Amino acid sequence: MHIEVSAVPAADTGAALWPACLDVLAQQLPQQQFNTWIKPLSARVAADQSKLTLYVGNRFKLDWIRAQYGTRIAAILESLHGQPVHVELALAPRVALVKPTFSDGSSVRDPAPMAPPAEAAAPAQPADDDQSSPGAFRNRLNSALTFDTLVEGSANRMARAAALHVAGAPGQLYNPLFIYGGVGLGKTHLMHAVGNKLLVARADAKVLYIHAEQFVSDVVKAYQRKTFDQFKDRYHSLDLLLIDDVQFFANKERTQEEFFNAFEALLAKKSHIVMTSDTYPKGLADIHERLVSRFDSGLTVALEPPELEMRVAILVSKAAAEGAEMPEEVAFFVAKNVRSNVRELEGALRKILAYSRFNQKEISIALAKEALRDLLSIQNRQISVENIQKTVADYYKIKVSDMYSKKRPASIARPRQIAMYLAKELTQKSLPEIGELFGGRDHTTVLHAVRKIAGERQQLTELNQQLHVLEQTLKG
Ligand SMILES: Nc1ncnc2c1ncn2[C@@H]1O[C@H](COP(=O)(O)OP(=O)(O)OP(=O)(O)O)[C@@H](O)[C@H]1O
Repeated sequence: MHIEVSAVPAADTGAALWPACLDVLAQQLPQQQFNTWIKPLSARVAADQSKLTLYVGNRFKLDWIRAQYGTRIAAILESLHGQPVHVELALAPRVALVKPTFSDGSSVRDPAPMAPPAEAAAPAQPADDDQSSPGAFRNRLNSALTFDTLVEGSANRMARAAALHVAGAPGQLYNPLFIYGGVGLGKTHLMHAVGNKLLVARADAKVLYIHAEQFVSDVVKAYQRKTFDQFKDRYHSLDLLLIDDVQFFANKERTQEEFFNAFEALLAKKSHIVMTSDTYPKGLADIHERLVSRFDSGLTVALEPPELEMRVAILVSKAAAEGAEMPEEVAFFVAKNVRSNVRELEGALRKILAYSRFNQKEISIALAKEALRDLLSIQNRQISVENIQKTVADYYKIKVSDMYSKKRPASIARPRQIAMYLAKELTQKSLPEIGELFGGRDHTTVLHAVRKIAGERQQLTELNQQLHVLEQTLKG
């Protein structure tokens, strides 16, 4: 794994190691993943700095973090510290005293419900007691995400115009507003901008921003605590509901039912609903048709990856917001090299600004090249099939040799199929070439694996997330 960091000086490693690791993780992971799983962790570094213990709220989260992020965290720490750091995960003492039953970390004192919703086993966001205290109402808006700080371009023009309209006249046109697009393109930003703008005009408006995973978690809690009345009071009374990443509702039957009820109640009283997703409504897998057709019944708009000029404008405006001036030629250089999404642009900018401040040098193309050298070299680096095999084997804790072996148990065959899929996705190799590198397998075997994993990826959120982590790891 290649990590874009420079070593933390040994003298301050102890105190700085985890914050430095957090910085790298914040750059590498989608914001939602980072905020949900990584940010809440607290860490203790051993006196000789050979071990770092991470404290986690409950057993479920502990297993999840170990499986999803353990290897990555260890690799980052090693690269920061210059030598291996043993990573240990432990239950935070406070929570270790109770026995968590549900994934949101809450414990159950009543006898367990007869048939908990399947959602109870799903990874949900950390517990939050908002709904058990109806008096307190947090809208969860980030006041920094406004229309003023959102750069306009052809990639977001239509979505921005629709969002502005909704913020100015909620409950009228474009209800629901469904915004979709790839990672880091500004979906969440746009949603917050709608909420913030409405609150400027109507300070008493009941606005709630919520990630779909948190909604799932709230449904589980309401079920568990038998507080559906409170749940309904809370959701059905809103003027504006902003709900992020609704693809997370896939296969969550009870959540879909409750969301359907909330949806109907809100539309009936002319409250507005804004939703985001990584795909358009009909592309959503495992969500009931009646819900999908409602998602599509207002206005559906896409956010596209920003074009070159927009990327330049974003860099210049974000640098200015940080009190720095980025010459246009430098912005062009960066924008030409960082193309995928705005979050990556922000990461590149952060590195350049830090490099410039640290070395007390003006921002120039030479400085940008220096600050981004890892990133630029990664782009030129070819991902090899061998690297994919090693990374996937590490991730699923099997031997690299199992990638070429004839063994067939599912615990080996599946990672092997995943590695074949990634080899097809991320390299230029043909199916027969890939088959050859996987122990001389026939190209039809590779084709079968590629199709199977591609199909399942659409259906299974967990697999999709694992593939996402593997892709990010391989791309650096
Ligand atoms: N047009 C834009 N102008 C300024 N900043 C932007 C723009 N688009 C996105 N950003 C910034 O890029 C970052 C990523 O955006 P955001 O979190 O909204 O993406 P997203 O589409 O919700 O991605 P994900 O699905 O991964 O959560 C944020 O810091 C956001 O403020």
